Amino acid sequence: MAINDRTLIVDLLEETIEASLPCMGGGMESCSTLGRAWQLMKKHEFDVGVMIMDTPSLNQLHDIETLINEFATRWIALTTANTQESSPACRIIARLFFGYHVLPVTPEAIEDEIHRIAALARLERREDDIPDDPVHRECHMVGTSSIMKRLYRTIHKVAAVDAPVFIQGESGTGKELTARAIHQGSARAHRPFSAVNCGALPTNLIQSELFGHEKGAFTGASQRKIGIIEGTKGGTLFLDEIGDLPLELQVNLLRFLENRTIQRVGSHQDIAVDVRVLAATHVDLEKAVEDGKFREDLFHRLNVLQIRMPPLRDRGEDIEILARYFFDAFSCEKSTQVKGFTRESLTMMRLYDWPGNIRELINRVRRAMVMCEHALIRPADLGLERRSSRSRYADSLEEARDMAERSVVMAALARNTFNVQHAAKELGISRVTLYRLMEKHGIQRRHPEGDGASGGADSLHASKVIRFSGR
Ligand SMILES: Nc1ncnc2c1ncn2[C@@H]1O[C@H](COP(=O)(O)OP(=O)(O)OP(=O)(O)O)[C@@H](O)[C@H]1O
Repeated sequence: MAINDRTLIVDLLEETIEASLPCMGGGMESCSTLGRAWQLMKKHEFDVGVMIMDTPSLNQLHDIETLINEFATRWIALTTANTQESSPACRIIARLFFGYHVLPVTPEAIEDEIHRIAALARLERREDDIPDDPVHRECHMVGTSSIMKRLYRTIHKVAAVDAPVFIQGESGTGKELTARAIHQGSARAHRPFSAVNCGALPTNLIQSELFGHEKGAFTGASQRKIGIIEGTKGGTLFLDEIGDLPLELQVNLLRFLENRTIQRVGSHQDIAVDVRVLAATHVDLEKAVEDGKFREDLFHRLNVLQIRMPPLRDRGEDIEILARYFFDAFSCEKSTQVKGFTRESLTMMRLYDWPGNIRELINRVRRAMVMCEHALIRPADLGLERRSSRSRYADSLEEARDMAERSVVMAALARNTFNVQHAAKELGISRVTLYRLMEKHGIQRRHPEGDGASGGADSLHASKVIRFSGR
């Protein structure tokens, strides 16, 4: 029997484990550290995780708990007899895992357990299944990667309730689009949606912009003004860059969130306003709280539900879909002789880090369509000819070596359309060494169905054999 379910094996045991699983399908990945597990889970959605452990330290248990809580994957624990001696480990296993076995255990028993739990996960997914459409209709968002499907499901869930949502993510990742999608999917959809960039409003104006003012409240207030919050009555208010809100205004916002009333500047009359607040930031707000720049009570008020926006570099599978989507969108605006992207351009886009995320992708595609003098857009038109590797500086010699190694491996894989055998030959190393380097640097093989550039007998997934203990 083969394991085709989307399964992640995290083997925290240092010894090699014997008695291999007979066969593993394409949905299987493995790693030996929690850090690597975190990276893989950010990129792929796994139905089932198998955690192989002995006696994890308290720190490791904390990391295991965080990992399990962060993702929807259901976990099975494979432990040694020693694990039973550790009360904290037993507590975590009992509370968070869906299955538990003490090694030795037969491969068949594990396969059965994986299939049983994966079937339950599939059943649950059916309830809120997301179609494979490149543009998710309700959200007007583009992307079919598992990370985006997870985002759509989260949007769906938080849209159904009325609590504040805190959206965190780098600039240009789609925080405002997500806020709009939550509003559109909510019972407030037919009411107003207002977006305010707290960092863009001048400090002296922001109070009256948000809360409004009475006639004569200050010099120049020649008539009453209804503020943005009041004007959004019944709808959704999106406060972008909430970290830039001055401390004195944070008090007013907190009062509004607690009492659901506002006071216009120049008035002491409480006005009841029903508005749902969504907030976003690209800075670490917990750090701002620690530094005394953001009120802790307001942070907790806003942070009831959280959405973390994935950076574009973690959504490699979506880059080509997004690039083609924006290409089509701009082609409709104006006739163009350009017909699409060269294969090299698509590869370079995939290797690039995208510090400006989707906004940067939009700008590069748009500029390339104007500047391109050929039928197909080349890397130079996108300004990506020499920018494939990570563009930041190394802090140490070791890091510099690491970056150089990663870049050489990436370039060889790109030149060989991610064919590991050919890339390894070109680099003069064995395939096993190349796989090890890819794992070290978190380089994913492309999915065979994604672009037709890889797959076949040389698949990373198929080539791995995990062994379970017979001790
Ligand atoms: N998944 C997506 N599909 C299509 N377009 C997207 C997607 N995500 C973002 N965009 C587009 O990218 C641009 C930037 O998105 P948005 O303004 O929502 O990002 P942001 O995270 O709020 O940025 P900032 O932090 O700079 O305010 C917008 O033009 C938006 O329409």
